[in-house]
Amino acid sequence: MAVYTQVDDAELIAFLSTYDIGDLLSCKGIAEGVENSNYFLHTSAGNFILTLYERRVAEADLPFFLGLMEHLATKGVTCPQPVRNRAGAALGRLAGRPAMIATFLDGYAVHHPEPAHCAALGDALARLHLAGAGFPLRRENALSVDAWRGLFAPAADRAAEVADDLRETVESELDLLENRWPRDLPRGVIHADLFPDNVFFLGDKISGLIDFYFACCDAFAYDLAICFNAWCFDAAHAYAPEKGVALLEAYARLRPLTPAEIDAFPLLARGAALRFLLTRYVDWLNVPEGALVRPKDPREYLAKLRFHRTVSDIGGYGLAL
Ligand SMILES: Nc1ncnc2c1ncn2[C@@H]1O[C@H](COP(=O)(O)OP(=O)(O)OP(=O)(O)O)[C@@H](O)[C@H]1O
Ligand SMILES: N[C@@H](CCO)C(=O)O
Repeated sequence: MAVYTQVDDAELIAFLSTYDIGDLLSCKGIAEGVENSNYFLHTSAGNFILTLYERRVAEADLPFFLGLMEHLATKGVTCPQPVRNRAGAALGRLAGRPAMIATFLDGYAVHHPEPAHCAALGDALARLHLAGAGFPLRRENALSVDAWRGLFAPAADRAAEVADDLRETVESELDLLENRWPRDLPRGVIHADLFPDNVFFLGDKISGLIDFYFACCDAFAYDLAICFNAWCFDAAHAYAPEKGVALLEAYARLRPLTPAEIDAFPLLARGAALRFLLTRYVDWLNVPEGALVRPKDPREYLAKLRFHRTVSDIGGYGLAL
């Protein structure tokens, strides 16, 4: 459960009294997520999500995230909408943290996606990339290749606690990726964390996307590679070609990939695997005392990274785009 910050009842009621969303009926910590503290709020006006932003979210970036959710909704992408208080502000402060109330989305996350779910995701991701055009704010990707060495260095000495070859693997990947990372691929606003837990389904259709707190301006194909890693492997972390094909074909139907994106894809998939391996590894070593959170397993992404190291071109994924 991700609840790092506990909210006092009296403080919450005072906070809610600045909004027009009725009286508090219940407030419960949500048993999912690892980044922020999330509460399910039930008021006399309906259901809402209360988020308290934690360590990895910089307060200065919040206008980008909140503005993006509002922009995407105007372009037909269903995502949570910030609720404004009577003074017109979407951002407030609660229990010493920046805080926001958002609309509640119906739907459920599919934890073991089938190829049809991957195809639905490919379509939704391409729509998201196209819908980001015209969003005026900018945010660079703070967790891209230039940040990875600095994430690993302070924690490198403990790598053997996770896997014997972790240190050597990460260090050789850093050398390769820093050298060869493509910098001129088509780019725009990307989600950057569109894992199955951030995509809601109703039946076989996507009902909404959540958790825009890593969104930034970066290569579209890198976002696709993040999804590829998160959606197209089986429970034993083995690549499932039918899922990869479903995802990429559905994406390319709406936004065809350029030859440079196709060439770069295996390298992007390696980088995307390393990025989540590193944040998971760092989080694994540093669970804050008293936090209700179950850190995610870095070894899952080490297995995916090992697989990508064996692939030299997109044909290695069973793809012919
Ligand atoms: N707008 C919403 N409508 C319905 N449920 C939501 C909404 N926002 C969040 N949730 C619920 O809260 C959970 C945690 O939210 P979220 O994924 O944003 O947290 P996080 O800590 O940032 O997670 P992550 O580990 O994916 O970064 C979600 O899995 C979902 O169950
Ligand atoms: N989606 C991330 C956690 C949230 O950033 C992961 O699975 O490592």
